Amino acid sequence: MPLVEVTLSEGREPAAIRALIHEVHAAVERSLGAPAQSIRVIVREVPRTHWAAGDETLAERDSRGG
Ligand SMILES: O=C(O)C/C=C/C(=O)C(=O)O
Repeated sequence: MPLVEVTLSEGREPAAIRALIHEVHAAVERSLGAPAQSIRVIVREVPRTHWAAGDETLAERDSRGG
């Protein structure tokens, strides 16, 4: 059972996330030949206040216009 997990920061439109799921599913099906019903795609969204790069959260980066 192939399982692909994608971690994103919060803020994308639901339709964009749904499109991502579709594309990841299709890539796994095509590349591995896995049966469609066996494929799992999990998208996790992390609040931008809970994701830091270089000790600056993405929310802080947003605030300073970075
Ligand atoms: O685009 C996202 O969902 C996550 C972005 C992360 C960064 O920009 C970073 O880690 O620097």
